[in-house]
Amino acid sequence: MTPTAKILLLGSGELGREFVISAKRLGCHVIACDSYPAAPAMQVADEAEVFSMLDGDALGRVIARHQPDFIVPEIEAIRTEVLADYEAKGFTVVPSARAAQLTMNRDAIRDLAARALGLTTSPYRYAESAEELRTAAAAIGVPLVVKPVMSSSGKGQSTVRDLADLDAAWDYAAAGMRGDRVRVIAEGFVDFDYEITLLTIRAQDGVHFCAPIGHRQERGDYRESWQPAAMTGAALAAAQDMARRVVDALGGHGIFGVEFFVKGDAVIFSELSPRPHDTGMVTLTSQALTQFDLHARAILGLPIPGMTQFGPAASAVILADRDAEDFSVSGIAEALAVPADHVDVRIFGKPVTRPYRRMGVALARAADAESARAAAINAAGCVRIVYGDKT
Ligand SMILES: Nc1ncnc2c1ncn2[C@@H]1O[C@H](COP(=O)(O)OP(=O)(O)OP(=O)(O)O)[C@@H](O)[C@H]1O
Ligand SMILES: NCC(=O)N[C@@H]1O[C@H](COP(=O)([O-])[O-])[C@@H](O)[C@H]1O
Ligand SMILES: [Mg+2]
Repeated sequence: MTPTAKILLLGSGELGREFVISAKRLGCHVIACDSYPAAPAMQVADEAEVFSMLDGDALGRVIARHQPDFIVPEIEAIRTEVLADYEAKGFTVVPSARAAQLTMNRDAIRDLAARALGLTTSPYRYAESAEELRTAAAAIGVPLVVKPVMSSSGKGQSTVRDLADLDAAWDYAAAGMRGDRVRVIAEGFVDFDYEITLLTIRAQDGVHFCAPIGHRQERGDYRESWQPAAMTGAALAAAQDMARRVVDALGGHGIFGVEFFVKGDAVIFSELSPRPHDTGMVTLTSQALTQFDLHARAILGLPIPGMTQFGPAASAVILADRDAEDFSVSGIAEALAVPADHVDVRIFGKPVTRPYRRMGVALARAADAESARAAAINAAGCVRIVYGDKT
């Protein structure tokens, strides 16, 4: 069969795995790439390529060899200049090479949102040394959130409550940085009531929104998410307006996870992913079309019908706690027996564990968001990573 489209997926984690399943259901051929073999998405894709996507030569060779219809980034750490080169040669980068470039660098997307578009953000400064960080902290005050400009999932991120801890925050950020830019953003701590991800789809027929997703983070990484998040009409309208402006500025077709902090009716833009979002894994149970289905449809130029949301739903992560290659997963039966309207799990199949590595997610639907959250957490707690002797 001639495939609907040939997709080169750059990054093969849990989000890529679900995207591959959605794309393959629509007849696509997917080549899954990552820096290590047997990554989650590779296990379900047609072909796999193992190389560092920060290696521009290797990335260019893979694109040239496969001649994909769509290049779909799944992670941020990619040599994005190469994506821009190939876009200029006529290849389609999802949603656009510019979006990949801007969102890979927190400073670039923050400058676009705060300066070019005038969106409300936390106060912020950039620093390229411990000394510059002290100057930034003096200007903003504490508490202060320090993050490498190139990082994700909370890597290198810390909250400074006492100026005496600034040097430690610099060292932690420097150690957690990826890419080649030694630079941090120092953000004023936002004392928010709650935070949300607004999944925003930019498709050929315009911009669509999923119901807002509430989430809770620890160590800068998500632990549980639920949909719909309870919000006032005014706050939701403000978030949708900001999300529309930022995705229109980035261009292209696909799903974006736009993150906001909310305090009362005040909505503060945080950042966004031009791709499915980890907190959006709740859509695996909450919506008729998951965020992965919607990404695939938007990319392929297919219709995006009215979004059907099934009602209160939640996700809770299953984390490892140490480095191991020899491990198994138990407790799935107990997890699936947790009482709720619907309970499910996704085990990602990552070949090795690391402290705090996300290995799976539990999903639940219930009568209200609190019950769905409780059921998802209960189910996630039933799933255990059992470490073998060799670890
Ligand atoms: N200025 C801030 N004030 C208060 N909390 C913050 C601030 N910045 C970040 N956080 C908290 O840390 C979390 C992670 O921050 P952020 O989204 O910027 O990091 P990330 O590494 O890009 O994470 P991910 O890749 O998972 O989206 C936020 O969701 C929020 O809970
Ligand atoms: N917040 C971004 C995010 O959740 N990204 C997801 O995590 C994977 C990396 O996981 P790993 O670090 O366990 O390999 C990525 O490939 C993506 O699926
Ligand atoms: Mg984030």
